[in-house]
Formats: sequence, structure tokens, C-alpha cells
Amino acid sequence: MLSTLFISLHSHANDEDYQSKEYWQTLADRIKEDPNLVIEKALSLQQKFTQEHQSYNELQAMAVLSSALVATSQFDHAETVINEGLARVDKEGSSMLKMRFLREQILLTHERGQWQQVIILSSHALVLAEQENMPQMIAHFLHNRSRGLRASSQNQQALADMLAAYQIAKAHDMRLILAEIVNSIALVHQNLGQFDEAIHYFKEALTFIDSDKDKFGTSILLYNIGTLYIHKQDLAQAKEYLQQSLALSLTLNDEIGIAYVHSQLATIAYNTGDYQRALNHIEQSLPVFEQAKIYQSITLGKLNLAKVTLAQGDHQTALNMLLALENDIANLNNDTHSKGYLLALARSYQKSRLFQQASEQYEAAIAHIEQTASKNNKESLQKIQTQMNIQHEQQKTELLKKENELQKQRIAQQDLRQKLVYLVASTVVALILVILVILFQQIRSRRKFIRLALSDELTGAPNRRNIREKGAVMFSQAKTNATELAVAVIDLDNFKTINDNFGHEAGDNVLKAFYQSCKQSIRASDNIGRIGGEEWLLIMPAASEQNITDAFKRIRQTLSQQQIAGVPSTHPVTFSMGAAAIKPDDKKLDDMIRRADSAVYKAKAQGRDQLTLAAI
Ligand SMILES: Nc1nc2c(ncn2[C@@H]2O[C@H](COP(=O)(O)OP(=O)(O)OP(=O)(O)O)[C@@H](O)[C@H]2O)c(=O)[nH]1
Repeated sequence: MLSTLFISLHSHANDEDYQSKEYWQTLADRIKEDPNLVIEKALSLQQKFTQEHQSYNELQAMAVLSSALVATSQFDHAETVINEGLARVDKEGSSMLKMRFLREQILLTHERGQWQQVIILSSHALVLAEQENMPQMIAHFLHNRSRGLRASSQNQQALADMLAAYQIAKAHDMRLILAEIVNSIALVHQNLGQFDEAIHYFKEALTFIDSDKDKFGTSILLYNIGTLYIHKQDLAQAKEYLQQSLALSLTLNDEIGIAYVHSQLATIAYNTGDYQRALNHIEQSLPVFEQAKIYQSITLGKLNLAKVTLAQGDHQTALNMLLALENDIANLNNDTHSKGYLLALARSYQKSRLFQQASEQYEAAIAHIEQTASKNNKESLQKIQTQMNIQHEQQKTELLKKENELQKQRIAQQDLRQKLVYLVASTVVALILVILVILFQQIRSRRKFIRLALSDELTGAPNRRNIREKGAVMFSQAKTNATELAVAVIDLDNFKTINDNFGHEAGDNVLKAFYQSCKQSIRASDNIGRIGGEEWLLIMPAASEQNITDAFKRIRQTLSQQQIAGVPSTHPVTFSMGAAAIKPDDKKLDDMIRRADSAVYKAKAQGRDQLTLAAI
């Protein structure tokens, strides 16, 4: 079969289209079936293109070569080719080629257990793949990175990458990558010590690959299942799967694969107490790992060797071997291996009768186991924690919403309260104003009423009642103090004629004019009031006859000068006045008024427009 492939590759040599992607892809695909044949072909192509100075095609050949070299674990050689390829590829400006070299470099660093490097390189390659929008490459590099993460125990991040890769692979039906991803998911379970689940996924991954075409992948899966059965202490099953894996690796001439199986078979032999067989297996694997610089496997191989040496009774050698491994074991950063190492170290101290150290190591081992258990718990708890956090956040948001609503209600209530206060305050103010207005009006109307009660409506002069009361007070004062007092009754002359000739309004105006003339002409202590239609009463305290005469003259003078609306100035407005002075016999004001009345009657009779004094 190998020769058939070889012939088929060479038979197309003449009409091969080196520019087409398919040609190089076909060549790369054959690595799984016969990597050595591909190496041979790639080397010859590289040589040919070097001579022909076809740099791009030369790089294509180098990419395939590096891939085949990695597949056959010729890591040093692969590294040289990859480094040269990466140094030159930028000049050609081909992202695709760069990604292929990077892919091999990642695989190489992965094989060497340089997990941090794997993560960095994958992230770098991922950026390129995303720029080129190549789903297959994106899924591939995500998966590579997840493997680096998983190997360095960052299981959560690893799962995130795996999930992303899984979705892309599923969407584009990339069965090969799917197989690898499911394989990786299984490995995460393995990391977490969930062996049954891990076995389940490895077996599922087997269903995604064609065992005839991908013997390499199949052998790895079988190997992984075998290893897990060792963890489960099901050594019979373990042996069965490992034997199947070994058979495939032998077919492929896959030295590394064979070495891996031997290292696990060594563990089985050790666990069954067959130390000699264990040693044989270690001898068949450890040198291969050392040759390929697979550091993790070298460390584990040495650990196994130390354990077998211890079991065989050479405590001192075993102890020295273990002590020399301390850093390497720490670098593995693997809980299971660390635990195994600590226990082996404790046992070798014990066997060497160094009990103090032995006890310390046992304690360290126990502490480590507890730490691991809590770490695993933490990882599963992390999800719950995250969910709880989300719930907590949701609750917080709900609470905030409610708080907001309450705040709004509070503000609305405050608003309402404020409005009510304003309303009440303004109502009170309005009420006070209304009351004040009413009060004011009442006071005004009361005053008016009082004024009306005491005054003559037409002229504003004190009315009959008012002037008589005032007169009565003055009369009693005069009596008490034995002072002078005079009263005069005044009657307008021919008033009827004025009304008749010039109208009632003109008559009213005459009455007003008369009152004004009186006010201007009498003393402040004198009082005048209207006691009838055109009849007036004048009260003059401390008045002599002369005072009365002067008052009559002044009133007469003032009235004659008045311009009275409605009454022609040619028409004289006059009045008659009868005055009486207080007498010792007078008992009341009316006694004086009666005499004044008689006097005015006389004045009228004597021709009007004159003053008549009643006889004393
Ligand atoms: N315009 C007006 N006329 C009034 C008022 N009160 C009474 N009179 C009138 O005054 C007139 C009084 O007339 P008389 O009593 O005959 O007296 P007289 O015309 O003044 O004549 P003598 O007194 O004799 O000079 C009547 O015609 C009344 O109607 C008033 O308030 N306004």
C-alpha cells in the first residue's frame, strides 16, 4: 500500500498543478496514511523549488514537510523547518501559509508540554484566522488553545473555547475537528477526575472518525480510554484498550505513540506488582520521550522508574531520583501526578527509615489531596456561584426598580402634599381677603348707616335728631356751667318759588349751598343741622347777641356770593333767622327753640331776609 501511494504521488509529478490549493491539500491529507512518504515527497519538492527559485511553492512544500515531521514526532527537524518557514512567510504575504506553519508550531509546543506557549501561539493564530474569516482554522485554533488551557488546568476557559470550537465545527460539519473537540471535552472531565464521563466522550469521539483512515487519531483515543481505565483501577479493560492502541501505533510506526502505550503498560505492571515488566516498559518508552524532548512524559517516566526502583527495594536510589524530580513535577501542574509523587516520596523516606521526613511528606500529600478536592469543588461551585451572582444581580435590579417606583410615588405624594398646602394656603388667604372685604364693606356700610342715621342725606348736614341731641348736650353744659347759649331757627325764604320756578333739583342745590355757606360762616364750636324741609337749627354756645348778628351777616354774605346750579344769579336766595338766648327759667332745649321759632315767624312777617331776636 505504501508503494502504491508513493507511485501515485510520483505519477502525477509531471502534470501537477503546484499553484492549486488542492494539490497541497491532497499531499497534506496523505500524512495520516503515510507520513514518511509525504516527508520524502515534500523534501524533493522543496529542493526542486529552491533550485527554481520558486519561493512560494518552496514554502508550500516546507509547510507540508513540517506537518509530516510533527506527525512522525521528528520535532527538532520540524522546528527548524517551521522557524525558517515563519521567518520567510511574511515576505510572501500569505496568511494561509503562515497559519499552517503556526498550526505545526502549536502542535510541536503541545507535544513538548509547553502549554503557555500553546495558548499564546493559538491566540495569535486565531487573530489571523478571524481576519481571513476561515471557520475551519478558527475552530482549529480555538481547539488548540483549549488544549493548552486544559493542560494547564484552566478548565473553565478551556471549556469556553471548546464550546465555541464545537459550534463552528458543527455548523460546518467538520467531523475530524468535532472528534478532536469531543476528545478534549473528555480530557476536561478527566482533569476533573470524572473518569466515567471522560470514557463516555472518548468513545463518542471514536464514532466521529474513520478508524481505517485515521489510525493515528484512533490510536490516541484508544490510548486515552486505556489510561482512564487505569485511573478506575479496571486494569483488565485498560490493558485491552492499550493493546489495541499499541497495535495501531505499530502499524503507523509511530514511535511516540508506542512509547506512550509502554509508559501506561508500565503503570499497569507496577500496579500488579510485576516490577520487572514495568521496568521493561519504562525502558521502551523513556528514551523515546527523551529523544523527542517530551518533558511531561520524561518526568512521568522517571517518576514511574523511581517508584519501581523503590518497590524493588533500592530506597536510596529511589529517594535520590524522586528528590531530583521535585521541580519537574511541580512544573507539570497536575494534581494526580503531584499526589503520586508526594506519596512515593513519603514511602521512600519511610523505607529509608527517615520517619520525620516521611511523616512530613504524608502530611503534604494529604494537604494536597484536600486542596485538590476543594479546587474541584470550587470549579463546579463556580457555575452555581455565577448563577447565584446573576440571580443576585437580577434581584438587585428588581429592588432598584421597586426603590425607584417608591421614590417616584414619594415625589408624587410630596408634590400632591405641596399642592394641597398651596391650595389650602391660597384658600385661606382668599377666605381672609373675602372676610376682610366683607368686614370692610360692613364697616363701610355700618359707617354709612351711622352717618345716614345721624346726617341728612341730601346735604350731609346733621339731621333733626342729631342736631337736637347735640343741642341738648350743649344746653345742659350751659346750664351746669352757667354759660351763655343761643339757638337760632333758620328758614329759607320763598323756597317753594325756587322749586316751582327752577325745579326741585335747583331747590336741592340751594339747600346744599346753604349748608356749605353756614359751615364756612359759623365758629368751630357752633353746630348747625337740618330739622325740616328748608328749616335749620343753629346752636351757638357762649354766644352773645352780637355773635348771633355777626353769624347771620356772615352766612348771608357767603350765601349771596354762591353760584348755585339751576338758580339764576339774578334771583336772590335769602333766609330768615329767629334767635333765642338761654334764660335761667329754661328747663330744656325746646324752651329755647320755641322762642326762636316765634322769632323766625316774626322775621317772615316783617318781610323776610332778616334776623329777629326773641325777647330775653
Ligand atoms: N327742593 C326741595 N324742596 C323742599 C325740600 N323740603 C321741602 N321743600 C319744599 O319747600 C317748600 C316750603 O314752602 P313753604 O312752606 O310754603 O314756604 P316758603 O315757600 O319758603 O315760604 P316762606 O317760608 O313763607 O318764605 C315746599 O314747597 C316744599 O315742597 C327739599 O328737600 N328739597
